[in-house]
Amino acid sequence: MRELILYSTLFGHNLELSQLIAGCCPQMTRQALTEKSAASLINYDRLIICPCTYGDGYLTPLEEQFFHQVQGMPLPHLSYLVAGAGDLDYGHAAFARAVLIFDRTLHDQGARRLGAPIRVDYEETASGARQAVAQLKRVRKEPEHG
Ligand SMILES: Cc1cc2nc3c(=O)[nH]c(=O)nc-3n(C[C@H](O)[C@H](O)[C@H](O)COP(=O)(O)O)c2cc1C
Repeated sequence: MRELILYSTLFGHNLELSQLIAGCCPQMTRQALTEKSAASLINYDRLIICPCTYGDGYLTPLEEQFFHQVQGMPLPHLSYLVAGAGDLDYGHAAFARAVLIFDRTLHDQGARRLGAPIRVDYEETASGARQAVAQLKRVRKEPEHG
């Protein structure tokens, strides 16, 4: 199983979130989203993505680039979980919305959700990592099916 954690960050909270998850999942490769083209997702079976949200519920320009690449790719071989830190002060609709955007897009491309998208406040990255790791542990215990 080839497993990848991608993060996108300006202030470091989603970097931290990805590090905390990777700390519990040493078999996973961790990289910045900016270092990867979406085309490389073909080489992985499992993806954890930690995106950041800016500009009132939108993606950063680099996230947008990646997002548009993903939109053109069928990903039926991939399972995924999206977990990201935002800021609750931006209100319910905009809060960590990048998480929902990536979750929906990966699902629309045929990828398999490993769990509900995880959105946490930037002060709660440890809680987000715990939730993500618990979800990964749950799916690892499930029997493989086609
Ligand atoms: C200009 C600007 C716009 C932002 N817009 C949102 C937003 O719409 N929703 C949200 O949840 N957080 C928003 N944030 C907060 C960031 O998502 C939050 O600081 C998060 O920790 C950023 O991730 P990072 O630390 O990995 O860069 C915004 C921050 C800035 C500076």
